Amino acid sequence: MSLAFDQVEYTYPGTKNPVIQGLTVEIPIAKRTALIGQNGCGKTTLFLLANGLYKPQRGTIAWKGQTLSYDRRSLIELRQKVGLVFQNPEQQLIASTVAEDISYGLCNLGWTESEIEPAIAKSLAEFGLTELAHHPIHHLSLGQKKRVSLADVMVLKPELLLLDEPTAYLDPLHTRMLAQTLETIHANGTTILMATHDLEWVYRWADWVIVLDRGTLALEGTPQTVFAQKSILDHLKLGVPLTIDLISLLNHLEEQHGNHPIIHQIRERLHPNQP
Ligand SMILES: Nc1ncnc2c1ncn2[C@@H]1O[C@H](COP(=O)(O)OP(=O)(O)OP(=O)(O)O)[C@@H](O)[C@H]1O
Repeated sequence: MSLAFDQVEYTYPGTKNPVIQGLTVEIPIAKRTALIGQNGCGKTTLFLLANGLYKPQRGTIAWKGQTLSYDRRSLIELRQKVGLVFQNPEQQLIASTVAEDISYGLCNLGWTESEIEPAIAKSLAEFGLTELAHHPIHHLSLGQKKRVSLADVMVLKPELLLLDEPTAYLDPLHTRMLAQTLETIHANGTTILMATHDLEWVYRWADWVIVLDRGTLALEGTPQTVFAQKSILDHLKLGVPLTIDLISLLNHLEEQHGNHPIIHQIRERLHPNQP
């Protein structure tokens, strides 16, 4: 296991009710895990707990079996291993140019300039940002800012990447580009946990799904097993991906009319794991 929450409770200061309530869940190592749940169920809060920005009032969070410590040094180490990409890049980007922003985390880790420079050049190339290296951050499009946010985190080579709704506001082309980038990141050995409302993406991309409901674990499992729980997901007002409904319709058609070539063609288009 990479990260494990054990009976975690978190209440925002000045509020009465916990938004994370007795949450016990583990993020499986080396998988692509999707975190889903209604608006306000606690996904972002879970991420902020996961990389130590918030500290639970009850319960424990452990990274590779070791309970988190909240002193400055431990947090810097944790945030190198557990990288968080915020939903809104404005919360992430702090420097004035792209290259400076990517260098920020490495400076914090105490890298020297001669170590930082090649790492930045590599990162700029990997994320298609070389031409934008010296551009002011505030001139970038949202899609470009999201790419810089991801580069900021990936330059630290985290073992676990937390992505908070990374496809929000991306057009189809940039969503596909993100999917390819994430494939490379995952293939290079990084565990990914992504919060998203896009159930089609979850069905095609994830190999593990965690469903949160009002700060507690409602369901977890492979996309196939989780999305088979249609009545629970309907009750949680999440529903299931359209693809699942279409597949059951195709199964029904096949039973009645045999394996027609068009059914075969539609099945190919619906094939999972290819966002
Ligand atoms: N700083 C804060 N102070 C008080 N309450 C907060 C704060 N931030 C979030 N909350 C509340 O905590 C709950 C969980 O919010 P959170 O942002 O974690 O949910 P989420 O699942 O990420 O939502 P979404 O899908 O809309 O992004 C919500 O009820 C929210 O209003």
